[in-house]
Amino acid sequence: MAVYTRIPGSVAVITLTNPPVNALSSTVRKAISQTVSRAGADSEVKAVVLCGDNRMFCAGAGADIREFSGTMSGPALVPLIDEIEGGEKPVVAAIEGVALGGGLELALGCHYRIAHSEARVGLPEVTLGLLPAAGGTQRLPRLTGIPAALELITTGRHVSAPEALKLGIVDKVTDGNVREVAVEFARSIAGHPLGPRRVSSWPVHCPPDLGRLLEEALTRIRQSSRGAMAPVACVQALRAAATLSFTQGMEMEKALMATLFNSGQARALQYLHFAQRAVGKWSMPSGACWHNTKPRPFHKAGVIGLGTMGKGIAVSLIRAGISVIAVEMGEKQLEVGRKAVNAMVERNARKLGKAPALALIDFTLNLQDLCDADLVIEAVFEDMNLKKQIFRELSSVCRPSALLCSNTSGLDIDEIASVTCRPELVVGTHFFAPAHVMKLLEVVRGSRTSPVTVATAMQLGKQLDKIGVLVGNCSGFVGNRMLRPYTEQAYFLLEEGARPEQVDQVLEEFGFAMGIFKMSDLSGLDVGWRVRKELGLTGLILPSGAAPRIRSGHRYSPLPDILCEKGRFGQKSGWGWYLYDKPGGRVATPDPWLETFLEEYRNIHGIRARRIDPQEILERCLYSLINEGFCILEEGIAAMPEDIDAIYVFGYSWPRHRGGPMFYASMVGLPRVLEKLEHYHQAHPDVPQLEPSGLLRKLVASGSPPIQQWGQVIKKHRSHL
Ligand SMILES: CCCCCCC[C@H](O)CC(=O)SCCNC(=O)CCNC(=O)[C@H](O)C(C)(C)COP(=O)([O-])OP(=O)([O-])OC[C@H]1O[C@@H](n2cnc3c(N)ncnc32)[C@H](O)[C@@H]1OP(=O)([O-])[O-]
Repeated sequence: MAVYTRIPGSVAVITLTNPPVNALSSTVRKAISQTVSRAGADSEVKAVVLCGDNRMFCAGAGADIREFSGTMSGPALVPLIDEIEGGEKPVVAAIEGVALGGGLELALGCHYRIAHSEARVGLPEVTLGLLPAAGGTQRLPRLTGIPAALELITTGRHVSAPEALKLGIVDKVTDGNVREVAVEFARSIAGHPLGPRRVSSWPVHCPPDLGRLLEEALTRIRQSSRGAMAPVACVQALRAAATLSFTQGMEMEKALMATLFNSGQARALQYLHFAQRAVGKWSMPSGACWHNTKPRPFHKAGVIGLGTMGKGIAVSLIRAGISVIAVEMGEKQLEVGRKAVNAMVERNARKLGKAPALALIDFTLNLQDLCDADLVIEAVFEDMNLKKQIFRELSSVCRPSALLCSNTSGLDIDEIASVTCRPELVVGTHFFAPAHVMKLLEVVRGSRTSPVTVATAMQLGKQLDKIGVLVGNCSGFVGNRMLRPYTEQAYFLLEEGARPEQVDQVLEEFGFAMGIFKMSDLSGLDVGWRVRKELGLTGLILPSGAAPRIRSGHRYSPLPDILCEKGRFGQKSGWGWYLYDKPGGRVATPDPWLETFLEEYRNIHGIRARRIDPQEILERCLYSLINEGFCILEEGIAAMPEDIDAIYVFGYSWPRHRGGPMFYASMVGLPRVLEKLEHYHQAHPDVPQLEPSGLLRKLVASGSPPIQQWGQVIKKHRSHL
């Protein structure tokens, strides 16, 4: 609702009251409309202040975001804002906390905007698959000019109050009580002519190279968010602002919104918005969960190993103000690591305009120096024996309360914990490369990990500004376990006649920034090779005479192993699935050698190459990954589909506008996914990952409920297992 108060001496204050973020629900819109009319009708009132309760102006939405999925009711936001702007009495927006989306659009319809210095404003609709459709795309460029509006609306970036002042979005910034400052200001401008204060009547200042600017924006968008509709629509709306009248621009804004509103992309991005919040509300099978378990405080962390992962982890910790002691095994590695970490910290500080926090990090060769750390993150090679040796030592070196975390990407946490005297304090913290950039942290609980340990690891993620997702312990955990059938399908497709660039093209058209083969070249083919050797799938462990394309009775492709045996490790060696101009080169070109090699390989193994259409490539790669996701839900390794989707979007660059693999499956339709898996499994009975999971069958048998209701079916299904 909105509360109406008369301040002695001619000012009315309208306070939006809808906790937690004063979203513009239908009730709130109705109350604004009524209170604005009341102020208009009251002859004593000469000016109005619009503010939000609880130090928060308004986080937006013509309806709140949740209302978007239902039918909208109550007064529409656009005429309401027009009414405020067109009114005869000045309205001053007093902005505290945030003014986002519809909240900022409401403020843009006011005649003046005063913000607290710590407030933030922005039009983040694009991140929800929408555009600011209550006049945001037409009023903002009239205040800031096209280039700034283009950047803000297509990225959804939040802007601090001081920056908003520079850009012309707000008129005044104060450190004082915004409401009081706004009331005082409102008194002072009562009676001033309002014509010049109506932003809709302002001209849009266009740069002379408008066409080029918009084209460049579209190119950037196509590169960074391949296939996403909302940012493209934002550019179109801004083109309309620059070239049409305000009224025509508003019509264009409305038409574009209608297209986005009904798209699956908006649904996917809104689902993701809530999924991202839901994963923080973790729970364990024991009943322990985020609101009944307190994390332990931590101030000092150890990082073991300064390879790619260790360096990124150390930088993340320092950035969060946690002091770090970094350990390497040899003088040379320590020196190289020290230089690299210091340079990264300095670069990062320069970007933020802060002093580098180099005093927060110490480097040592001695594990004993970790004796007073509150937690230690081991980030050495994926070698179980090495990890066990380190954890054994940590167990005696570290203080009894210290958390021992392993940055393993898939090794058994219970086996690592078994060599320590404190398995309840051992937890997996799986970071993603580069660890100071990627948002995801998979927190892996072993069978003996205590709730407090989980709570502390999840809190660590929060403090590092990551999205922590709690998962169970199994080979590859959630992310890498699901990746295995996906990459295997890609290799099988090559065996059957596809080329790497063909598979990559299909995946890139789906929305991935990089196809699986380009991605493997970037991360290094040797990483997976080492894991497969450790699993006994390739290398010397294999008995001589073993069938090259079968492991444990199932189909196996030795293609990536053969490439590694030939020294083709990807970008770092200058060749892998593609050819690069030099070792470390970035531009991938198809390699004629590989084409010949694949032909010979097929001849040796008696495989007749066939033409494989893009739909089969997409379905086999994605549905096998999704099927594994269902198995993971069935086993309770992930608690809910939102966990899997957050992992894939924030750790594996799954296109955001597709919502994540499980959401995508729900959009395709579970019966179709099931039917296709059955079809491909029939064609490839030696690939067990194509056999539809029991949970998928159950969901289809239960009428394929919407993803938000899978939880009930999952619970029942698990209790029957
Ligand atoms: C033709 C049709 C015309 C249509 C007109 C279109 C109008 C407009 O252009 C569309 C919009 O405004 S689109 C909207 C554009 N606006 C945005 O995209 C803003 C998105 N929100 C944010 O960026 C962050 O939530 C804040 C920065 C507001 C707070 O961050 P923080 O301090 O880290 O806290 P937190 O944990 O994140 O949230 C706390 C609680 O608030 C909840 N909630 C949040 N926003 C909500 C909303 N708008 N609504 C409802 N609820 C919202 C959130 O779920 C959570 O609830 P829970 O029950 O406790 O789990």
